[in-house]
Amino acid sequence: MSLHLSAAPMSPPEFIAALRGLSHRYWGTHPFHQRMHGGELSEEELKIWAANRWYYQCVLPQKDAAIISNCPVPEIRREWLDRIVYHDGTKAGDGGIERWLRLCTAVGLDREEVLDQRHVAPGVRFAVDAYVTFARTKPWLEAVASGLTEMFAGHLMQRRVADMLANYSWIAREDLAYFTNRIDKVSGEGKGTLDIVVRHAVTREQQEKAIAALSFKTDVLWSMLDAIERAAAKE
Ligand SMILES: O=C(O)c1cc(C(=O)O)c2c(n1)C(=O)C(=O)c1cc(C(=O)O)[nH]c1-2
Repeated sequence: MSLHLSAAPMSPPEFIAALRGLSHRYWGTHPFHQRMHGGELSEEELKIWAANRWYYQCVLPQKDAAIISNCPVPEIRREWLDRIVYHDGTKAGDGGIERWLRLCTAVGLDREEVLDQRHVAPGVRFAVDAYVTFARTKPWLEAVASGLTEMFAGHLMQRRVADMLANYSWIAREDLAYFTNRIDKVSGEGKGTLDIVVRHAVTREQQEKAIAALSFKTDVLWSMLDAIERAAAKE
């Protein structure tokens, strides 16, 4: 992407439109997700998906901790801390990570084979690790902007809950607590995160870098599903 470093900053509506304009790169349209939503995945393919996405769920708190460790702004750190608690919970057996494990067992995986990551495909590990490295090495604002896929996630997760209940008879609504809970959390289409990015990306360069960060993140997610699709095809 070319950076217009000396150009005037975009107005907030223009900047937001440029960020939203990346929606076509979001993993909602990936062929694997389309097959999942269409009820075309076998039991085995769903297992591969859940066990691989586990790796993403596992590292999210480390990614968020990296953002906090790079951020000198107390109110951002305070707000961001909530994400770590959301995934890790306040005690063992609590939190988003545990809700993902519940989904894993609902699709027929043993906890042990999820926890020991035996099913995690190399491409998934590379993509997810790249996301964490991005958060560790880039300025905090770019790392926050990379999380703006949240703008697109709420709608997709709502469809996912409906489509999974309709198409996979062995999955019950309670098994999808991970998603129903997360939908509430990102309601407002990531407005909190978008507000931070719009408020703090004030130069054209910062805005361009935020857009590039979101683009990078759509590539991370897309690559994860490419690797999952390939791993599932071998089953
Ligand atoms: O199910 C989905 O499609 C989906 C997508 C994304 C996303 O767009 O990154 C996240 C989630 N779920 C999610 O549950 C979640 O906790 C989450 C955290 C983040 C992030 O980048 O910090 N993305 C996502």
